[in-house]
Amino acid sequence: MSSRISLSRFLIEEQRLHGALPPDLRLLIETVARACKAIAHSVNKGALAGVLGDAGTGNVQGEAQKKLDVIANDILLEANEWGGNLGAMASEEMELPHSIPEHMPRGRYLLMFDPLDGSSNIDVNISVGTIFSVLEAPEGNTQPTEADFLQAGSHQVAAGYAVYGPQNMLVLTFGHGVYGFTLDRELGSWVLTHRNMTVPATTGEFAINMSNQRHWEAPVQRYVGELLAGKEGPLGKDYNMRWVASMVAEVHRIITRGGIFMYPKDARDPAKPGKLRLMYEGNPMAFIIEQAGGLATDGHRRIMDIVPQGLHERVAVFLGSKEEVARVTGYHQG
Ligand SMILES: O=P(O)(O)OC[C@H]1O[C@](O)(COP(=O)(O)O)[C@@H](O)[C@@H]1O
Ligand SMILES: [Mg+2]
Ligand SMILES: [Mg+2]
Repeated sequence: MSSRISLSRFLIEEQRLHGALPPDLRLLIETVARACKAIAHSVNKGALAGVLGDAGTGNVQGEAQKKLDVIANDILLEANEWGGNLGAMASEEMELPHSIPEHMPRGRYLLMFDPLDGSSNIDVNISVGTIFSVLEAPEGNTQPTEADFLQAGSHQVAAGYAVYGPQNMLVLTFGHGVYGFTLDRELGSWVLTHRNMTVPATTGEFAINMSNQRHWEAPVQRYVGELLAGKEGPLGKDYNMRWVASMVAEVHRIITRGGIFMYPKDARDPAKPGKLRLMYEGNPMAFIIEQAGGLATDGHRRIMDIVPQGLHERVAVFLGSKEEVARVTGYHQG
């Protein structure tokens, strides 16, 4: 038992090893991790707690909210409001940033989250998760505005996701590798179980929603066509396909055994550059995947180099094993 490393101990050791993890960031991560534990508890209870089904409301993106989208959002807001390390939070479920009220302690960080990712899967008992990203407000401003959030992903000081599945796991990066923690449900603590998680450079597995094939652009048609051609095609090997429709579950699979995940821009709504949101889906996952040795692009650029124009901006996503992401990105260059 004593050789077990809890999240708290890991964070203190990180702080000592890499001065880059300041105490207020450590406390912020502990607060987010506590919130994820509470969300895991609600997700795991399911019908027993009456949390399945639709909330009967919509979010800023025009998507129907599940009860658990709202519950997870509230848990994250409430936990972090009192944490004392934040200036503001932004969420998939809220149009505008949520500032920390004046009477509460404030800090210099900005927290963005997708409180429940893959929420269409919740009622059918398939893995869902929480994704988060942490930025520092410019000049440590503790009364930040929406404009202060609009920083490229390369400025992230931390990112992570929790996946609520057969095991509840928390995966984190601060820019010094990727670490995975498993929730010990009896003890109620996150325990370090995966050190230096890495994405293999090559893969035989891809993930894309094939039902959108007729809407894809030519480079994606070409690439997926080659994957499907298998051994007889130009890539000379067979590929397997997976599509969970929970980005957290796909990224977790990729970080565990490799693969490429794609949610490209398509012709369904030409005004949108993709389905996934840059600030609380694309950027944190790109940071994690890069730290694990993989690549993440929008087909043209490194995702983390994109300077956002809006809080809920969308982005095309190609991420995972280096060789495959480089190949499909190359096909976009002509
Ligand atoms: O249903 P589709 O079009 O395949 O989209 C699935 C994608 O949408 C998402 O569910 C979007 O996330 P939310 O559930 O947070 O809106 C991703 O997790 C997933 O990769
Ligand atoms: Mg999501
Ligand atoms: Mg969501």
